Amino acid sequence: MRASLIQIAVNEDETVEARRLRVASLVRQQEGADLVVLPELWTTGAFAFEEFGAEAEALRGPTFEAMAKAASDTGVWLHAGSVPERAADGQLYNTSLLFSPSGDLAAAYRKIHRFGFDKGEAVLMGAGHELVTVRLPRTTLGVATCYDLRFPELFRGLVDAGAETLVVPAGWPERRRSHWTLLARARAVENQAFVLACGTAGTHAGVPQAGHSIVVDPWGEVLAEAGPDEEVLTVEFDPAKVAKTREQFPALKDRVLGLEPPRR
Ligand SMILES: NC(=O)CCC(=O)C(=O)O
Repeated sequence: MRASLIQIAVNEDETVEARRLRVASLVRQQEGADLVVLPELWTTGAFAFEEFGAEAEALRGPTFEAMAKAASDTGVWLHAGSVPERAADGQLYNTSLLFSPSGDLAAAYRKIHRFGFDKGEAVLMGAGHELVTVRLPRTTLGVATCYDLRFPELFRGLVDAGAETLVVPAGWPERRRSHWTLLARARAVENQAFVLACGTAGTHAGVPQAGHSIVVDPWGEVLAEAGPDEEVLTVEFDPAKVAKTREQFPALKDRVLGLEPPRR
């Protein structure tokens, strides 16, 4: 299976509209890939909090339309990263869109863990509550977004729901790059799953982005890692390796659930 992760540079010298056109063209260049992955909030930038309200879109807004068409023109499964979604009641969400090769919406995922503690995304966006998996012909995707990567229980939930390939679009800052690669490998090893983690490059709202999109196999080996700048990271992987790893080293079967808390 071939996946292309498009590590988009999100800089302030490009308008959202221009970036949308450019990204649609980059997706169209990935013909032959089975799956194309884009990063989190690539229209605005994940740290451009002040832009979220002005650039928010209805679910089926301009980014949805452009990406659905790019997926069907190219005949690929497309995880189109996330957009700032404005729901019918006015609430904002950080919502990922996944399209089938015919351009139909296969799934939408509202980010569960919002970043920023008492500011930024954490106060501007609503939280999603539902885990999302998507069945592709050769693997089942489990999706999460950026800060979600820090919460292993979310990924266990995805694995319990059948996920074999964990896809994580992000807008991860350079300052915590070591956490990004470490956590991507940790989620792969503990869940015996592929991790496809696609970040942004560039600098927006004064926050330099880490780049370093990464693909990790179920044994924790790094199959490919991008540099700091915009790039398309293409990788071939064998989805059957998940079942083989889980069979040969069946640690997931040794989970002990419902542990009692300490008695003090
Ligand atoms: N956009 C994000 O979720 C940023 C997450 C982050 O910077 C971190 O977890 O560190």
